[in-house]
Amino acid sequence: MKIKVCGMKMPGNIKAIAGLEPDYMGFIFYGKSPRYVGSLPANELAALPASIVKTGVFVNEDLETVKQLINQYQLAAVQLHGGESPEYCAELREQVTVLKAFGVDETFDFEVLKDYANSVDYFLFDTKTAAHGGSGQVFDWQVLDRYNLEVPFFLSGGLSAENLPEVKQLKHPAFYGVDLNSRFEIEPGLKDEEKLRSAFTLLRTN
Ligand SMILES: O=C(O)c1ccccc1N[C@@H]1O[C@H](COP(=O)(O)O)[C@@H](O)[C@H]1O
Repeated sequence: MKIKVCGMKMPGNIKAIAGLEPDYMGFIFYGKSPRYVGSLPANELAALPASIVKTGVFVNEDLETVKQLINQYQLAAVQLHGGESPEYCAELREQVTVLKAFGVDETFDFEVLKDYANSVDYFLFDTKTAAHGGSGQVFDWQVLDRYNLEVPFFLSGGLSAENLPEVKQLKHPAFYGVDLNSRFEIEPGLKDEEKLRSAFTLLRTN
């Protein structure tokens, strides 16, 4: 199972968490988030091992701004948490890996994903809330039984040390990875290295 750690913004913490060898690391370029990268120097990302997929998280951002930030921070992937269209995703996919996030609740219509199937690399299923992400809230994972496309997905939304053992038991042919965020923090944007180390051990042990 792939592991993504999201919402990194502090140089020393970025280096420490990179030492755990996550598969993906997320940086939030959404000004309203408490995890917004702000003026993080691009060389902090350049110093990361090539094995870590540097992922920019955006919410309804202007396409040209996203492209400029991809170049500035040498991002290898984008994670889109707004109402971005399939065409918008397809255009970015010419340049980087695309994760399209959807807020899910028990009424979520998985049919809407069909229009995106050829325009994204991964879906990311987060909990539907009034905000765009980072809520720390879990949705009922049973609804994933209704997902039957082949596009692999990340699970996110309130994943924590407490519920990861249950996550590990989830069986779905398209389940690709987990996204660990607010439930592994000391404060917004500062990840708890020891908590994450334990989570990595749990997820990477058969
Ligand atoms: O973390 C944020 O502040 C954030 C803001 C805007 C869009 C996405 C954001 N983070 C993503 O939200 C999900 C769920 O996070 P959590 O585990 O519930 O805290 C996750 O995919 C983050 O990458």
